[in-house]
Amino acid sequence: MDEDAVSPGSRWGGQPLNRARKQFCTYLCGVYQQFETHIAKYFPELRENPFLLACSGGLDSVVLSHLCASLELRFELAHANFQLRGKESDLDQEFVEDLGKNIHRRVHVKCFDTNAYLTQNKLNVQQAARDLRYGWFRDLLRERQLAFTVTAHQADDQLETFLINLTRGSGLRGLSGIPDTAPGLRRPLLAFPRDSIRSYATKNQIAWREDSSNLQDYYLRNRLRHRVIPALREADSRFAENFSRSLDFLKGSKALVDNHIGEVRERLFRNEGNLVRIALEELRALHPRRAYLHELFQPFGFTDWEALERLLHSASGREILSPTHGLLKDRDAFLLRPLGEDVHGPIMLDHGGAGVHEQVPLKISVVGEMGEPASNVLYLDKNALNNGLHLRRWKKGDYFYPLGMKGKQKISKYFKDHKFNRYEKEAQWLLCSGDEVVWIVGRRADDRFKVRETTTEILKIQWLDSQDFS
Ligand SMILES: Nc1ncnc2c1ncn2[C@@H]1O[C@H](COP(=O)(O)OP(=O)(O)OP(=O)(O)O)[C@@H](O)[C@H]1O
Repeated sequence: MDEDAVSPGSRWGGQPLNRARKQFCTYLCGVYQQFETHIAKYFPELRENPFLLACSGGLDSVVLSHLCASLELRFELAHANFQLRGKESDLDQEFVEDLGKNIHRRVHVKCFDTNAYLTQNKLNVQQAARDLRYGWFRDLLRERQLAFTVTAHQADDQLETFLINLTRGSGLRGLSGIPDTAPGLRRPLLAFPRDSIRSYATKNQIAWREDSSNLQDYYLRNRLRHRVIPALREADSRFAENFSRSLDFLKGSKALVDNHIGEVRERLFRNEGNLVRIALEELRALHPRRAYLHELFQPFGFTDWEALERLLHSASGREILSPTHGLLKDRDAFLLRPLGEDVHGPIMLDHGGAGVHEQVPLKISVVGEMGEPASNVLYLDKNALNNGLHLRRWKKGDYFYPLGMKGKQKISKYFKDHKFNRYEKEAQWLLCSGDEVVWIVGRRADDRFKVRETTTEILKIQWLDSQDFS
């Protein structure tokens, strides 16, 4: 009997899986046996937890689905229909739905308007499809209470990805391979070459969907797969083995770099609310500088190293953007912040003494007397409020009556006097009542609402995350 062959139809042909499995076990060996050992040794968590298997309908993910089903692992299938290849895309979806029925697994399907998404976000097709499917997988993990997403990347994907990155220009990160484990993600097929997966499928009469675009040399991946990799294999019969050894070395080096960079980041990056402050003096002292900048800022989506180096020496107030983050040059520091997460308010607050607010770390309570002063706490005269309380960000024209001073002051003047940079101004919460500013949160109170001798009810407002004002 052929190593990987099982009697056709016997495993999935309508009989109960456990009987099919017994029959199958008589033919154990080859890819199946290696996979079983591999899971037991490196991915025991896939035996212990239900997971989501990302299935495109292609060879690798179909074989992975069969292998996991025959090991009786608990999983559900997810298929993303990107609607990029007309009828072909719909046939892929139908194929995965049928596969689910055959192996008795639930199938989740979602159709995406990929073209609209990529235009909106200025992405290429691959990036857009990746974003969309991984976002959806994360939602599914939460909804279905599944522990991991499992994808069917295999050994040849490693080599192709390495060569793509080499061709396009890349550092250690892009050249040290696809990790088989990441938070919420497992790639248990990564050690298996495509040939062995294909021959397993053929011998077991497992059908899969061939993506017609895989045959065209329009994509770099396909050109490398069809022309470059065969030439490398021909140049040295031990190429595959040697490449795998190189990858191990590179992975080791990357782990070393990651450890070191983790320590540097710990030392240089200081969290301030949703901002990170990075002292320029320490950043400038790092050598080789570009390598450090690359390692420190690449995880935040920055790729233009020349612009980053220029920013080190540019005027305060200059900013560069990555797809996910902004980096602002302040006088003696870089400020890093995520894009697009900012809430501008107004956030209405219940000032009847309602406890901790849902959206912001703010606690409001009615108290008998004032406590120790602290920057994150405000005591105010409840009856001085003419309206309810809300939080909002600063806008041009705002003014307040600084506590202890006569007369009003523009908040922009307060910012200027206290050397606020643009990120700090934009992140500053104001506690307001109607049109009146009650508190520049964590900074300065307004005189009109202070507790006086005549005050009968004191409201205590506490910003719980005192680190925000450190
Ligand atoms: N449309 C999709 N729906 C669900 N998962 C997908 C989809 N496309 C890709 N994946 C997952 O991502 C992995 C890697 O993607 P890649 O584009 O290399 O796959 P593929 O060549 O289309 O299919 P396969 O890897 O199954 O042969 C797949 O093995 C699969 O686990």
